[in-house]
This record gives sequence, structure tokens and C-alpha cells, in this order.
Amino acid sequence: MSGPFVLAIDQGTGSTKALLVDRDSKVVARGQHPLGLSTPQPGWVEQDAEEIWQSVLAAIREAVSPETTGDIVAIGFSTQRESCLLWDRSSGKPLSPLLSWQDQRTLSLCEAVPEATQAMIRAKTGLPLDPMFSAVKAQWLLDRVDPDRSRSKAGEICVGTIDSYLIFRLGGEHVVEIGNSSRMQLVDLEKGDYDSDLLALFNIPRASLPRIVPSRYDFAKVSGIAPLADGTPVTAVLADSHAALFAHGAFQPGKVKATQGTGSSVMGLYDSSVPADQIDLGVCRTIAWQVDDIAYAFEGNIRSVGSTLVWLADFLGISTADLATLAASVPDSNGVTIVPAFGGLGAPYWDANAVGIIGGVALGTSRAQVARAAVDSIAHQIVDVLDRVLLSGLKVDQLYVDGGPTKNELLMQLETDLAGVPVVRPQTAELSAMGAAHLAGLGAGIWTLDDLAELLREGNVFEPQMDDLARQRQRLEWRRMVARSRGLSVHERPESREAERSGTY
Ligand SMILES: O=P(O)(O)OC[C@H](O)CO
Repeated sequence: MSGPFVLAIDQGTGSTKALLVDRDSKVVARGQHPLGLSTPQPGWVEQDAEEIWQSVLAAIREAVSPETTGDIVAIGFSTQRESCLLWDRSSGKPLSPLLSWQDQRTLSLCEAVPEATQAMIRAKTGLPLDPMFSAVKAQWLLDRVDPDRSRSKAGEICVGTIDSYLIFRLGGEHVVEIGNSSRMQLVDLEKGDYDSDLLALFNIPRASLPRIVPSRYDFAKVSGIAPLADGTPVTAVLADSHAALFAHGAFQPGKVKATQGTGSSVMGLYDSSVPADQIDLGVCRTIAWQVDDIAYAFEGNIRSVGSTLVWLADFLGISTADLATLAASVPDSNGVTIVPAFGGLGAPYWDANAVGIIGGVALGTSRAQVARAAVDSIAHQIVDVLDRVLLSGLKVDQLYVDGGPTKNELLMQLETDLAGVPVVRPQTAELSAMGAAHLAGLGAGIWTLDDLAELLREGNVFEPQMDDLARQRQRLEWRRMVARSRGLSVHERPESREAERSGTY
């Protein structure tokens, strides 16, 4: 094992991971620390920021040894997005729990916002008004901790995302990485800066907000965090989903990634010259990162991907591995379709009223055909997002995949067949952490951007094999079932692009 090394820390909802990565982009040591979630009331989801900080320290202690520490040239972070907390500027002590991105307590606040204002928010931030994003969480927290905003106006209270908090605890300034900042729903995407109208709307004083900085930046130098050497620089921060895109080397429009876990984040860069209103409302616009210039991305978040497989395996009383074997034992679902709208559909439909359905069942339907329909549903939902991307005039040349469900060979073949583009599955599993490592290494001079684009990414490439007619038939049947799940008859589907863009389709 020989240096130089980069230390990547992936601070996610379920755990904090630390990976020690060498010049060949190989993981040479790792640490991981699980994290709790609390749900004090229905729809409320919180984490403890102090516990998260301690998990970072624990993961570092596991991954770094006295032998390797001297060769660590840079540290990079990838972090969960949107989750938000308040802390005291002078002590660094949290003044609130971390309201998780999953927290729904602010739904009624969002619903009270008039439609025209919601459209303004969407146009500026690229995001639909939703309890997921930080702005309305910060408003809710400040209303309780600092109702008259006197302390936040005076800068005594810090508002921030988890990247912002961790950098602060590392001794850095009160800053937020630009990609994470774009998930706060306070940033005008075009300007890459806070928007005064949005700050006024959510009643968040500018003095309480972190300064927005590029993704490659001198965030902090560590001090007193054994076994790290004092002075080791933190040179990179990325939002986790964006970090996975970076790790795939997807630096040009057309290279799209689909991270697949519980749900899926389908994301790719688009050219900043593309007019914002050309991009279909079924997908969000966001800032991916800023290395030199700001890189913009579209993103479609699908709610149920791996969770569909977990649900069905549980329902059938078998393991997810057995479910995958069952699904692969039949040539197709024989007309069975599952639309996994557990709690509505996310991208590209954003329909909270859609209901989950299993359609096309007959007396002869087998468990294997139902299992196959569950696997099909993942590929169809990803292609639904890709269709909207194409409809927006953007390119989809290749689909890069990562996450647990992508180990399923059948799913990979279905994704390439239905998308009609090659699917690239790298060997590295921990893409978010790897993206942070790559950007940190870029900052430390280990790699150039060209090196990163060419870094050997061993893995598998799946090529489309399905004929066009079969593909169209399967897509049509799927769309029919989605329409049913949404309570629309297929004939009700508005044909015009106007209607489609208005979100009614
Ligand atoms: O913590 P993860 O990895 O589930 O990621 C959370 C996302 O960043 C939320 O947008």
C-alpha cells in the first residue's frame, strides 16, 4: 500500500462511510458507522447532528491508520442533501435536530403557497415547492427557535445543510458547497446565488445563511482529529447524488446516470445555453457542481425502485435474491404490470394521488411473472424519466448505473433494452464516496479532469437486444397502466406538449 492517498467521507442518511483511495482510484481501507433516525410524529423524520459528527470521526478512525495518515494529501466529502439544521455560531452547538430530507412536517406550509408563487419558485430554483427542500424546513425551525429573527439577523444563529455543518465543525467558515446550496430552494440557478425574493418569502435572514462556495475549494484544514495529521486539507465537497455522477466521469451532456437504491436519482449534465423553460417539468433542474464553471444537471427522482423488490419479496415470503432468480426464470411477465405508486408517483409524474396497482393478472399468472413485473417496473420508470429528458431536446447517449439493484443482470438488460442505449455498470460500488475522492484528488493535484475522465472504470457494458416493436409494445402497455394508476384513461392523456408541460400528463 503506497501513497499518496485521498480520504473520502460519504455522509449519508443511513451511515457515514470513510474510504481511503489511492492514485489508481482503488479503495485501500474503509470505515463505516451506522446512524439512527427518529420519527417523533407521523411524517416527522429527524437525525442528531452531534451523532452525525461523531460518526464522521469514528469512520475516519476506522479507515485511517498511523501508517497511512502521513500520505493523505486531501479530504473530500459527499453528503446527504436538503436536510437542514440550526446551530449556534459561537459554540457550534446544534439548536435543532437535523430535519431530514424525508421530513414532511412542512407540507401544510407548502400547500398554503399560491400557485403563481409556486411557479416563480420553480422557475428560479428549478425545483417544485416541496417539504423535501431546505428552505421551508429552515423557516419552520426559525419560527420556533428565533420567531422574531433577531438572533438570526444578527448572525448568531447559523442555518445550514449537513455539509455546511460538518465543515463548520472542522474549523472552516460558515459555507455551503454550491451543489448542496442549489437543493436549499433559496438559490437562483442562473446566478448561483441566494435570491432576495425567496429569502423574503421564507423569512430567512441572509446573515444566518452560509456563503456559497465552489465544489473544489479550501474548505478547512483539520486540526486535532486523530489520527489525521494536523493541516490535512479538505479540498472538495459534493452532494451525494451529484458525486455519483462525477465518479462515473459523466462530465458531458448525454452521459446520464441512474443511482438505484430504495428509489432512483436519474441525473445528467445539460448545456447551460439550453433555455430553462425548454426542460420538461417532470424533471428538476439543479447545480451539479462547480469546478471551474458551474455545471447544471437535470434530475428525476423516482420513489420506488429497490423498495418494490423488497416489498414483493416480503409479500411472497422469499428473499430478494430468490425474487431475482424467480423473475429471471420466465421470458416475460406475460402481460402482468406492477405500477409501484406506493404513496404516489415521483418523477416524471409527480402525482401524489397515483395508486399502486398490479394489472393484467389472469388465473394462470405465476409468482415468477409477478416477480418479473416488479423488475420491469424499475426499468420502465427510469425510461419514463429518460423520455422526458429527450422530449426536452437533451441527449441521452449512455446510461451509467450504480446501487444495489444494479447487480441484477436481468434488470440491466431490461434497462438497456427499454432505453435503447448502452448501460454501463462500473465495478466500484461506492460511487458517491468515489466522486468526492476524485474531486479532492483533483484539488490536490493527483489527477487532472482529463485523467478523471479516462480513469480506468472496470465494469460491464450492456447493449440493447430487444427489437423495436417489442420495446414499443411493452412501453405502450406500461403507459396504459400508469394512466390507470393515476385514474386517467389512456384516451384522456393530453396529446399536446402544452398539456404535458403543465404537468397534467
Ligand atoms: O442519504 P442518501 O444516500 O439516501 O441520499 C439522500 C439524498 O441526498 C437526498 O436527496
